Amino acid sequence: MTTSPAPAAPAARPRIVALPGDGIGPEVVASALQVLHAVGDFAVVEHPVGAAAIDRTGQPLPPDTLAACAAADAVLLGAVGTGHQPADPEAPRPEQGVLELRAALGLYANLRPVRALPALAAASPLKPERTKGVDLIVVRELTGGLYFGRRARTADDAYDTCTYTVTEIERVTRVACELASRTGRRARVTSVDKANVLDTSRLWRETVTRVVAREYPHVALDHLLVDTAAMRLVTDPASFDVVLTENMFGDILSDETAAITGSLGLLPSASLPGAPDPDGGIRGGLFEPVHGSAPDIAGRGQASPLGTVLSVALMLRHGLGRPAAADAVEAAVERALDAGLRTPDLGGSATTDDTTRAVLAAL
Ligand SMILES: NC(=O)C1=CN([C@@H]2O[C@H](COP(=O)(O)OP(=O)(O)OC[C@H]3O[C@@H](n4cnc5c(N)ncnc54)[C@H](O)[C@@H]3O)[C@@H](O)[C@H]2O)C=CC1
Ligand SMILES: CC(C)CC(=O)C(=O)O
Ligand SMILES: [Mg+2]
Repeated sequence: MTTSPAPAAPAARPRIVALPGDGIGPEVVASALQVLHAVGDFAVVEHPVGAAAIDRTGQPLPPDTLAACAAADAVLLGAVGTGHQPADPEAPRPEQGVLELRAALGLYANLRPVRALPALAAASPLKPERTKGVDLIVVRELTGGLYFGRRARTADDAYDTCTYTVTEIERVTRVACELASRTGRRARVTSVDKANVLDTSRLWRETVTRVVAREYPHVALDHLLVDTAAMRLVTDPASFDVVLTENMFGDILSDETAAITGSLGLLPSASLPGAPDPDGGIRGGLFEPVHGSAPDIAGRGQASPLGTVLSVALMLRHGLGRPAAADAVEAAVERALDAGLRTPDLGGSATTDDTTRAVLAAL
């Protein structure tokens, strides 16, 4: 007796955990989820993190939230934080939730792409001839350094320690070199440190130099001290291809790149457990805008959701292996901006909802 082959099982819907968080987080995540649902079929569940989670459970990263994130195909985060420090220094802080999540999921590679769009040349405080053609990516080490070192405080003193191991530096260097080697990039890595002062930076510089020389000899490597890098990012941003740096320097320098694009509200990020799959395969990861919870504009419907929408594009490309959908979302954002869409941070009056509608219409 012959049997006919069983019908192919329908492709499972990717499971996305959304963590709206605090401040403008819920506003920008709601917008970005509409865009996500417009490009595919996804099973999305929401969980609390940050101050919202402290209010409900007493913890910034409740065990249920962490378990859901660990089991998901990808995680979309808004932002956490109230903008003020709790009076009790022992009280849980919302930001711990994001730091613990990054560490628990092993997301050591934080990719922060920065592209100067022609339509927004006038929105940047930099001269158009300086921002023209800028297409760089900051690769920030995300689970080491000062944010994770031993720390303590008393009433009159406090310390934080910065530690890096060779292994931590090697693996993030490989991510930067893999990205720099991809089609469309310029095979140039600029490693940023403070090697004239810090031992961790001297170890960083030696290790990066060795990995590039041994494993990526085609990559042009240069080193900049972080103070010079901060200056060069606004005086000659087009000279950068891939910027590789440690956790805190990457946090600070990537906010500075907002001056290139015109607004912090536009910048997306991907936090991955390794280099993006070169064949566009599934990687999982955490995707979030570069900005924080912006308490100064929260609840007014004024926040730009574009950094989160573009983080959804990174999630589609790097997390879920859907590059065509990622391209479609990025093209829709560009078309909406080309057509004149401007939120208040870009000098306009479009609301968060107007922006969502404009992107959906441009898809
Ligand atoms: N990954 C995360 O969850 C992060 C959380 N934070 C937290 O966010 C809170 C506020 O920090 P801030 O220093 O004020 O930084 P922030 O990034 O929240 O805001 C800085 C400035 O940019 C503006 N801005 C930010 N995102 C915007 C958007 N989408 N559209 C329009 N304007 C936008 C804000 O209105 C503000 O004027 C703090 O509690 C901080 O710890 C900060 C950075 C990252
Ligand atoms: C946990 C965050 C407050 C740190 C930050 O500013 C960032 O990751 O960009
Ligand atoms: Mg930051």
